[in-house]
Amino acid sequence: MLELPAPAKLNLFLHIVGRRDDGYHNLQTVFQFLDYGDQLSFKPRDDEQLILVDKDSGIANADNLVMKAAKLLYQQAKKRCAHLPGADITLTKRLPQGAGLGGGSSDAATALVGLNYLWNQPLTQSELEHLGLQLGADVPIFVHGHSAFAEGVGERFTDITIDTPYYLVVKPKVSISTAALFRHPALQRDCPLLNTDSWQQADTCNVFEPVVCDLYPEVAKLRDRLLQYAPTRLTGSGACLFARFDSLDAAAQVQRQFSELQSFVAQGQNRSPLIRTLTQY
Ligand SMILES: C[C@](O)(CO)[C@H](O)COP(=O)(O)OP(=O)(O)OC[C@H]1O[C@@H](n2ccc(N)nc2=O)[C@H](O)[C@@H]1O
Ligand SMILES: Nc1ncnc2c1ncn2[C@@H]1O[C@H](COP(=O)(O)OP(=O)(O)OP(=O)(O)O)[C@@H](O)[C@H]1O
Repeated sequence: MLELPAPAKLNLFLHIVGRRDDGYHNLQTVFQFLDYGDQLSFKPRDDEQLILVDKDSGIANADNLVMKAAKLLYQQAKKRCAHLPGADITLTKRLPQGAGLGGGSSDAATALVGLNYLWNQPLTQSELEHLGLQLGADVPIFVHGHSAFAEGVGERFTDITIDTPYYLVVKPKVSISTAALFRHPALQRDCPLLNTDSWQQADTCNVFEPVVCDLYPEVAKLRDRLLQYAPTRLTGSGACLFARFDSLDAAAQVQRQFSELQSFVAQGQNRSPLIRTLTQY
């Protein structure tokens, strides 16, 4: 049995620098992983069936990105391998949805990486990243597995090594549609271009934050409360906010002030827990 984490990501900043003809936006963002997330286990089967066991997510199996990823990889791997053993894939869901933490994308990436490993690596890591992009713009970073300055739609990476503070992540009681937010007319789409060396000195932001705070006043209120304790920002297209702390104790202490909301404390990671765990197998 193979057990692999599907960690959350944060966007430490998120700028839009242009729009493509197909409507997708060109971004500049920094991705960092957290040591907190979902879990997938893979138990090989005697036949070629891929079965998803998911008691937590509330998503129909056919719509689950885990199944979409498994089927997509199967089609590609089948071109190179005559026999592919099936698997029972169990998903343990911890990450909230519509949160900006990339939970569904991370599950999809872990399914790609896990099944590719079970099938003796018919695809390279770079091929898996390309395949992941068909499932969602956030999937490639989870396959990639290292914190990165990302460009394009979020699939072109320059690896970086950054501080690994503790984050208190809090989910306001709203769920946000990424597609709807990307269409919002008030979104800033002309951020100045940064490069890998300059972003840490630059005045960065998450362009979704003012739009989300306007649409959902409870997010603005929560941000103001968190800001009393620590620097705070929105991740992805929201709705989660993350506050940055130097110690686990400090983050855990502030977490107690937000007991009415879903929250967790986690440490930033430069190497993804997924890739770290896989190298131990
Ligand atoms: C906001 C982020 O989470 C930041 O990491 C991602 O950009 C979103 O990634 P994701 O949820 O995997 O997004 P996808 O499932 O590929 O796309 C959802 C919708 O968001 C819009 N979209 C997404 C990514 C992007 N660079 N430009 C876009 O305009 C598209 O309209 C798309 O239909
Ligand atoms: N395994 C899964 N886990 C979570 N969502 C899934 C999954 N499979 C399909 N989905 C669908 O994908 C949508 C986006 O999920 P996800 O958790 O990646 O979004 P998110 O937290 O808003 O992250 P981001 O905006 O950063 O991509 C959900 O609304 C859900 O309907």
